[in-house]
Amino acid sequence: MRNFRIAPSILSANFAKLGEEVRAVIDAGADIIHFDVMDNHYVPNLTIGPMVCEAIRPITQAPIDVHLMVKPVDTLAAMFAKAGADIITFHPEASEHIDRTLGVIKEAGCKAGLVFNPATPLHYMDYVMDKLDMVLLMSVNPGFGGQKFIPGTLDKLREARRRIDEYTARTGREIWLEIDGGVKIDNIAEIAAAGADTFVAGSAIYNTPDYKATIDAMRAELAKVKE
Ligand SMILES: O=C(CO)[C@@H](O)[C@H](O)COP(=O)(O)O
Repeated sequence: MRNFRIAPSILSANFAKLGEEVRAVIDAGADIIHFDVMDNHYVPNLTIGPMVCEAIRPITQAPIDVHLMVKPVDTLAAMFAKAGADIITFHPEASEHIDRTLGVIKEAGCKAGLVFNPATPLHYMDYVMDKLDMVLLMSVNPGFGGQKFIPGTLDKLREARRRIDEYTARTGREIWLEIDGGVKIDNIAEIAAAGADTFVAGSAIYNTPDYKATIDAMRAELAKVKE
């Protein structure tokens, strides 16, 4: 039985009270804080940097999962490691040297992962599996919260799950498979059945009045999933 983890994306939080918003989702039962970094270059939006990560670090012991939507990657990856990130993921197309960037993250003591946009092929993971702790599949094009889940991602998830399970059976090493974009109470079970174990949800959690009720409802859906 897979462990399922819920990772609220603070992109949809109220930035005027970010610390409270981080505490609120953890108190409501979330496992991970998902931290979206956009640079208005790799993606057409601009969000938050390492100083904000450093500011929220003392608020929670939950892992901070930094999703870098930036180009270039290496300098910011090192800065986020210093700012207290636990997991740092980046897009392979945004790095000139994927293996080197993974090394920068791991040497800084963080878990590392690759992010695949809806049209990015999975082969980027082929020769770096030993350095991956997480694979993140985008189920929307990156840049904005509140978009609709792209259904073709389900087949891609099944393929990513197959590759990861084959790797884990061979090596004993676990790699988390995260999904991000358009995850809601009414589709989370189908997404889990396709292979995801870690679920980023921004608007589905932060745009509701009762975070605990939403997270509980997601967990109830996940409990129905047969593997
Ligand atoms: O990285 C991104 C968008 O680029 C995501 O993390 C979104 O923030 C998810 O938002 P919802 O689709 O859950 O509202």
